[in-house]
Amino acid sequence: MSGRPQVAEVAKPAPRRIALLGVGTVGRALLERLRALDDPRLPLGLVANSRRRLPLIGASSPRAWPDALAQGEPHDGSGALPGLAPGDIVVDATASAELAAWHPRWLRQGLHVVSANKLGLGGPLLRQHEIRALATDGRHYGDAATVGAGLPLLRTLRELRAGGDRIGAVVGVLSGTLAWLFDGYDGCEPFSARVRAAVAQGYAEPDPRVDLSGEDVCRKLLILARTAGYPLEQAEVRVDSLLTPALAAAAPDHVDAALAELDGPLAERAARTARDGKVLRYVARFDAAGARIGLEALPADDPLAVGRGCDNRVAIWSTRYRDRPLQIQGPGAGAEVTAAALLDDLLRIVAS
Ligand SMILES: NC(=O)C1=CN([C@@H]2O[C@H](COP(=O)(O)OP(=O)(O)OC[C@H]3O[C@@H](n4cnc5c(N)ncnc54)[C@H](O)[C@@H]3O)[C@@H](O)[C@H]2O)C=CC1
Ligand SMILES: N[C@@H](CC=O)C(=O)O
Repeated sequence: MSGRPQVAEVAKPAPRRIALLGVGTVGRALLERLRALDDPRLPLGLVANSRRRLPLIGASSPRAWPDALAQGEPHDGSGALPGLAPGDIVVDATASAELAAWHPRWLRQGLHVVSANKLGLGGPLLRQHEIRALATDGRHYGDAATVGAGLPLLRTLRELRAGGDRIGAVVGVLSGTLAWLFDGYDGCEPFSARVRAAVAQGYAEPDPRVDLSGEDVCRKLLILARTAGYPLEQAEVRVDSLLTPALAAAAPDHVDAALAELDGPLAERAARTARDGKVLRYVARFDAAGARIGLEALPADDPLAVGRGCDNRVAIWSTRYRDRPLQIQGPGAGAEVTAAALLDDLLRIVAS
């Protein structure tokens, strides 16, 4: 036999398509990053908000998407996403409880999931177990954006445990919004004005009461604790909310006006704390004895008090970090860092 050896044609796998749910602060920033990167391995297949969806066949640079989405197909905001096939990737950039319940369903359908929505892993413990059990055999669940907006916290806990460490305790400032609100706060400026500014910066949750009540921190603490080997339920976490009962009960369109209720009590507390030479920080803690979250007065040079702006700062005690903790600090909220964390997860999936 002569001539060139026959080489079997290997069919190229179709590129995975991305379905982006939620085009608010984080979703828009992700679209910008995808456009800037222009990576052919990351074509958009669908963009949706709670009312409209826009199928995008093979588009990685959907410049006209905001207008096009407004004219898109009606969408019921559910996780039923026509046109996706196993291997495609759903990005949840919403805070929707309904969509979080779809995370295990998407994995069962053979889809990969990348989430900024903390209610997937930080919701009911059963759902977290389901997601972890399903995210195997080549199905991925990207969670880097859920805690610390991409700071290497979950990754570090996993690596410590994979190396045989037991996590003894974790203590941290886990809310970018609350870190930003209390950084330099001396009670002179109305706290409510600071909350409005944090919303405008894109740090706060769609309803800032989710930050002020400690609920957002609680979701992050649950994700961290479960990753660290502490299978906690929300009811096991003691959370001291900053909300007054009237603010907690306010109808959504009265929240802005009701924020002023926080001004007096927090100004008084900040002034008292400053007189003692301390600063206020909203701190989350867990160890084998339990988990709690709340506002604490810390010495100004306490390691948890030194972060600036929206910085998160987390100390981890483990078998190897027994005497002095491992500490991780950096911006813990904001469109850019969060979108970058989602993109990191997407790149990990397409590289796998
Ligand atoms: N803003 C930040 O710094 C960070 C946010 N996150 C998380 O990212 C998620 C999004 O946050 P943001 O962009 O700040 O909120 P956002 O309110 O600006 O955007 C959320 C978007 O989701 C849309 N949406 C709601 N329900 C939907 C549904 N069922 N289907 C499709 N779209 C739906 C809303 O219309 C809105 O446009 C939240 O879960 C948040 O906790 C995580 C880390 C940092
Ligand atoms: N609202 C959250 C956003 C990031 O998770 C925060 O302020 O930390």
